[in-house]
Amino acid sequence: MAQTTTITLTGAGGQIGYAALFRIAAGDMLGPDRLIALRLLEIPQGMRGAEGAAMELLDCAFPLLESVEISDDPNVAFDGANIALLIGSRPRTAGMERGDLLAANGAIFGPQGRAIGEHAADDVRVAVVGNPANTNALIAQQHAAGVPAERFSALTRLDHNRAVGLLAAEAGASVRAVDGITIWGNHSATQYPDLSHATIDGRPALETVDAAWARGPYIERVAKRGAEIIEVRGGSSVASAANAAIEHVRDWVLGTGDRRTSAAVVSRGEYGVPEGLISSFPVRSDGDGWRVVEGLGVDDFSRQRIDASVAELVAERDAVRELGLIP
Ligand SMILES: NC(=O)C1=CN([C@@H]2O[C@H](COP(=O)(O)OP(=O)(O)OC[C@H]3O[C@@H](n4cnc5c(N)ncnc54)[C@H](O)[C@@H]3O)[C@@H](O)[C@H]2O)C=CC1
Ligand SMILES: O=C([O-])CC(=O)C(=O)O
Repeated sequence: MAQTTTITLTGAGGQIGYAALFRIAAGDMLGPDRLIALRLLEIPQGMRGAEGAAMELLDCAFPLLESVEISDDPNVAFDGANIALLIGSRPRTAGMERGDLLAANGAIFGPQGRAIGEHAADDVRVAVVGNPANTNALIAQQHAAGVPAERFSALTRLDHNRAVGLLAAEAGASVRAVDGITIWGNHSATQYPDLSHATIDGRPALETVDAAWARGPYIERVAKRGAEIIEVRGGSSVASAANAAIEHVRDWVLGTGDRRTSAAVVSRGEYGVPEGLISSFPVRSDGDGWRVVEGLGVDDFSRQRIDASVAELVAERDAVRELGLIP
């Protein structure tokens, strides 16, 4: 009998939730051998959307899907969760100051973190998608008493995938040929997509593409791709974000093999990033957890870019600390 994995997904009535749920239930995230129990968390206004998605999931008759439960209570939704995908968050609206946004999200991710600490399974792993993802993950992690910090991560896989796709397009290469890209820092416009150690078909990427492009327009394009999509589509990235969340969890649970990817994980001081911050690093997973790839050379240019994004994370952490959202 295959084992059942309980997956709690928040924001299930929203766009990314809708794009992710059907692929998760089809086995794209955990493979063809694991049965899935879905727990959908929404706020009261989002319940109808989540109910509709649950009805359509039933209508798909996915063989791997054991059950779907919907709740607006985090204590119920995270009960027994092995994997928690925190997608629902409070988006920034017109006239909202940064402090207002952080406070509104603190009111979501604090209680959710606490509920995870109290009710989730012993092996729970948490991936935060909702923005500002790194700091929301930090808030949740700080409230999840008893859950090891390394079980929390935030998504920079969409940035990573964007960086791979845009490099491959520039080089006229297949995305399969690209390896060794790193996204450093925050999932924001300060992030640093780093090609210093990237390869295309095993050759240094910087021998194929122009170094001035790699350290100028490319960084801007990757870091501002979310805004570019909003401008062109008239709405923020949805399918690519859902895909990235699925790939992030799949690699975390099933392992990356030798390939590297990027994820925001709790720093243990690697590459000079202050301990405890949830910052994006080059990572691999052996299936048990993310491992930061250490020992990569960091030149002056990279150092400055990493430090600038990490400084933004420090400022966000200090702001939520001042608001009393974390100790
Ligand atoms: N990290 C990343 O790479 C990316 C992150 N995002 C972020 O993902 C988040 C979701 O995006 P969309 O699905 O497009 O937004 P959406 O607005 O379509 O859906 C969000 C859903 O979350 C629900 N929600 C709000 N507060 C909640 C709570 N406390 N508990 C449970 N559910 C709650 C809302 O009712 C809504 O149904 C946003 O914060 C967005 O900025 C989007 C793209 C990429
Ligand atoms: O930019 C946004 O609003 C959504 C997002 O996080 C992204 O697309 O990377």
